[in-house]
Amino acid sequence: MGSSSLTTASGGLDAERLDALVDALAAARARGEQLVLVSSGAIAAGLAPLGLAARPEDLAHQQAAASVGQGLLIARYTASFARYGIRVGQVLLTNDDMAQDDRYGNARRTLDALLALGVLPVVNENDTTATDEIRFGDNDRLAALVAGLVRADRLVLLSDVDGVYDADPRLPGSRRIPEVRTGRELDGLDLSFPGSGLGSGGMATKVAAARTATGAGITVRLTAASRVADALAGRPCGTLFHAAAVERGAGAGDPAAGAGGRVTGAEFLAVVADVTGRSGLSLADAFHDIGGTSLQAMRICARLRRRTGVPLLPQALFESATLGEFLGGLFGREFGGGESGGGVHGEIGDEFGGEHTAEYRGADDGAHEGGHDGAHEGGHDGANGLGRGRPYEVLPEGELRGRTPAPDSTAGLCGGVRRAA
Ligand SMILES: Nc1ncnc2c1ncn2[C@@H]1O[C@H](COP(=O)(O)OP(=O)(O)O)[C@@H](O)[C@H]1O
Ligand SMILES: N[C@@H](CCC(=O)OP(=O)(O)O)C(=O)O
Repeated sequence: MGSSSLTTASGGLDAERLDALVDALAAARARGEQLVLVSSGAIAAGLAPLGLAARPEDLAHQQAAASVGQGLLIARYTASFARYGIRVGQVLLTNDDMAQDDRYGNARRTLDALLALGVLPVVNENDTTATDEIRFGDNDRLAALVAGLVRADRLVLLSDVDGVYDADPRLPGSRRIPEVRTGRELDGLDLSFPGSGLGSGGMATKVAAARTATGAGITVRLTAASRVADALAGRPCGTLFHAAAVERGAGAGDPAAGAGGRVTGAEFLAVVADVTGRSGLSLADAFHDIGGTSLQAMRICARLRRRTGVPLLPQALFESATLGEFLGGLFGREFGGGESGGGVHGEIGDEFGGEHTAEYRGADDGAHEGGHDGAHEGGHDGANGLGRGRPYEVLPEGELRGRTPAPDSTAGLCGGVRRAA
């Protein structure tokens, strides 16, 4: 939820609009959805109480405003959700929480625990301590990363405009783009028209966030805050960004992919060796034990995705007991054993438009390699089964053989519960 949709024109929280958002979220909860709300508004909410006429330019005053405003924001959400008997929990994150593995795992466990307890987490950036260098800045990116963190089925981005437009949305004749299937569809589009001035990101950051999330297999609906009920109910509105398609076997992969979009165990090990600088690796090694970092995990996944077309979760490298187990997850149940592997098969569907064969993976392939965004962008292990390494036995000769998952091996997967961020 963007700042522009939560505040009045003169600054200060718009209680009516906040209540309307809460009404829609409560209705979705009543339908059985698990929800995480990522909400901006701390700085905007702090302006009026501090007598500031506009969003301050300098960081210190933004932080001061956020310090005052975040308390007001969470108090307002707490009161509003209490109308439905829903308890909220405040979660303030920094970039480091997303970039460092131990902190990432910690944040995930906290959110999982809150959800398991029936609490609705309300997430924002920890604005008062984040510096310019490490800030998420806009909450669209934070929302995409949180969607990956909680392994959401879908992400709804809310703003003051009903989707991406082909021209300045304030001008008559500009048209909403209802659906985006590939990143290329938005090439050349102007996303820089001025917004409300209350938010920080504008449309460009929302589209970037949509790319991050769809690259991780999460469907994104970008719409106006006033359409939140429609968006959560799966009714057409705004702009729908289809989740990245999963590779459908040889020939359907990235045109630039080698070996028909497949990767063998040896090739996979070569990528890991190249990225980590470690030699003599085997599929029985654990990524964590060889000293792998989240940045390296991100690079490995970006390379594998370019080759196979499969969006992968960097954290799955850490969560898999061995590199072989990770590779087994990559190839899913089609992995036939042996290092040459089989094709990657799978389908991603979503409740908005059924199943899709669209490819969106080109959107940010490689774009984030070496940057932060890709590090933890993944997070959809429920629908496509690719998020975590599936349990596979590693035979002495380095072959993989599938085995029946232990009863608890799906713990933490989304299962039948839908999650939206
Ligand atoms: N191509 C575009 N399509 C739709 N909106 C656009 C486009 N380019 C720029 N915008 C602007 O982006 C604004 C939304 O971003 P922002 O003001 O940061 O809001 P929020 O607080 O919701 O993040 C809209 O008000 C709109 O004017
Ligand atoms: N985290 C801060 C700033 C985030 C922000 O403005 O984001 P957005 O409204 O998405 O452009 C806040 O709550 O005010």
